[in-house]
Amino acid sequence: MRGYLITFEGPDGAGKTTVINELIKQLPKTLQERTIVTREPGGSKISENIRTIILDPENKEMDDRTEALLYAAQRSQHVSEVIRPALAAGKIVLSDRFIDSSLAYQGVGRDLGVEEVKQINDFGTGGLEPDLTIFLDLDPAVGLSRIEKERAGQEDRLEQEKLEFHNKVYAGYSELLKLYPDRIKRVDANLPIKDVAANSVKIIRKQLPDIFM
Ligand SMILES: Nc1ncnc2c1ncn2[C@@H]1O[C@H](COP(=O)(O)OP(=O)(O)OP(=O)(O)O)[C@@H](O)[C@H]1O
Ligand SMILES: Cc1cn([C@H]2C[C@H](O)[C@@H](COP(=O)(O)O)O2)c(=O)[nH]c1=O
Repeated sequence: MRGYLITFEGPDGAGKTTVINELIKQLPKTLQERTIVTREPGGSKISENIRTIILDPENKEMDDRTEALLYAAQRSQHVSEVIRPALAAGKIVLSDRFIDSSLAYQGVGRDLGVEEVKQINDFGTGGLEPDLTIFLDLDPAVGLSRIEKERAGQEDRLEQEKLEFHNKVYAGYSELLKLYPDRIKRVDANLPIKDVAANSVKIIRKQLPDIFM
């Protein structure tokens, strides 16, 4: 039985974490048992340590290239320690963010270039690509207001960036949707959580029918 990597992407506050938790409840029991949930930045001890450094609001002087390399480094460790072994064991890996976050946030948001950022990530991951990516589509201003409502004053370094940066990231995701139309599928994240999750399950069924056999 082969494993599958399904990633969830979108602006900050689009609902990735909430939707993954809801979506699992909507999967058949046998699939729930085969599924693991992980996240980026993070997913392993070393990667979570790198996450703390990247997101610390005190680290204001972090250079954009350092930021891109730290995201690539945490991903390299996450892939080798968690994702590849799970895929080899036939698991369905649901990752809350993966490489497309780097392409959108660092490649476009930080102006480092999508191809350049892809190259450093491919070095780190051995070129591992998701089987499917669900893009939770939401106006970045709405996502940021959801976060503010949830934990005002506790935003991380990236969430503290200006709306202009988040709008650039959104434009980056729009580019990626055009670049990878077969892999990245859009879901309206304005809908109630149950519907966002149900629509995501529908896409998984359509794109990866073998999982449900
Ligand atoms: N469809 C939705 N409608 C209304 N509120 C939502 C919806 N989805 C998530 N939320 C709320 O928005 C907030 C952010 O949700 P969540 O943490 O799941 O987003 P995220 O995309 O994982 O955020 P981040 O990018 O910071 O990791 C939470 O308070 C959550 O309850
Ligand atoms: C993986 C990854 C993430 N980011 C950004 C996106 C968010 O603002 C933060 C943390 O993510 P979370 O969803 O709030 O847990 O990091 C990024 O810029 N580049 C990446 O590769």
